Amino acid sequence: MFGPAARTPREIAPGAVHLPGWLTPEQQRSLVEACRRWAVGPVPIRHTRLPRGGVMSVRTVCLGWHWSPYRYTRTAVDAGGGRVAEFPGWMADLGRRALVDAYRDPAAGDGYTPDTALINFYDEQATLGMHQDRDERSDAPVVSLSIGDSCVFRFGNTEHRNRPWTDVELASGDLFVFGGPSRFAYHGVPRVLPGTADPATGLSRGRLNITIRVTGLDDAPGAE
Ligand SMILES: O=C(O)CCC(=O)C(=O)O
Ligand SMILES: [Fe+2]
Repeated sequence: MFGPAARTPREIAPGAVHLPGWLTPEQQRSLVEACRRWAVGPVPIRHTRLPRGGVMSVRTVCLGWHWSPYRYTRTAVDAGGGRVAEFPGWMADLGRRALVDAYRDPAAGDGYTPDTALINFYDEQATLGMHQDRDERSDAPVVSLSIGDSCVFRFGNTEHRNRPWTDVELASGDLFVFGGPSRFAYHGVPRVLPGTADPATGLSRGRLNITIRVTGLDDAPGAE
C-alpha cells in the first residue's frame, strides 16, 4: 500500500506488523554510525556468494553469528575467517522494545533474547529475492529496522514464494516485525526507491536494513 495510509501502523498478516517511523532520527543516526564501523571489520561487509555461483546484490555484515548460505557460524567462513563482532546488549533491548510496541503487549518482549543481527546494505540497484528466514533453529520473531532510501518490501505467504503477497513501502525509521503464524512467510525486496533518503541520518543514498534474530544455536566445543 502506498500514499499516506501506508504511514500508519498496520498488521500485514497475523503476527506481521509494520510500524512506520518507529526509530527516532537520533537512533537512526547512531545506528548508521555503528553500521559503518561494523562494515569495516572484524569481518568486512561483503556480497554473499551463493552455492550455485550467484552473488547477492545486497552487501551483508553480521553480528553475533555469521550467516552464509545456509547456516550460522561464529567465524566468517566465507569472508576472511575472522570472528564476527559481538551482538550488543543494547540491540537486544531494542528488539524487546520493538516486540512490545509491534504487538501492543507489555509482555511481548519477555524472554526474547536475540543473539544475531544481519545488516544488509542496498545500493539503488540491489534487490533481495523472495525467501524464508529459516536457518534459525527458533521460531522467535524477526525484528527488522530500515534506514535510508525507502524500498518496496514484499511480504508473502508461508507456502511458496508466489502470490498472494502484500507490498509495503518501508521508509527510514520503520519497524517491521514478523513472528507467530508469519514467522516463516516468504518475503523479499523487489525495489529500492532511489533519492528518498534523508541525508540527516548520515546515509544519503542506499538503504540499510537490520534484522534482529534468535538463532537458537549454542557454541559447541570445536565449532567454527
Ligand atoms: O531488507 C529487508 O527489508 C529484508 C531483509 C531480509 O529479508 C533478510 O535479511 O533476510
Ligand atoms: Fe529475510
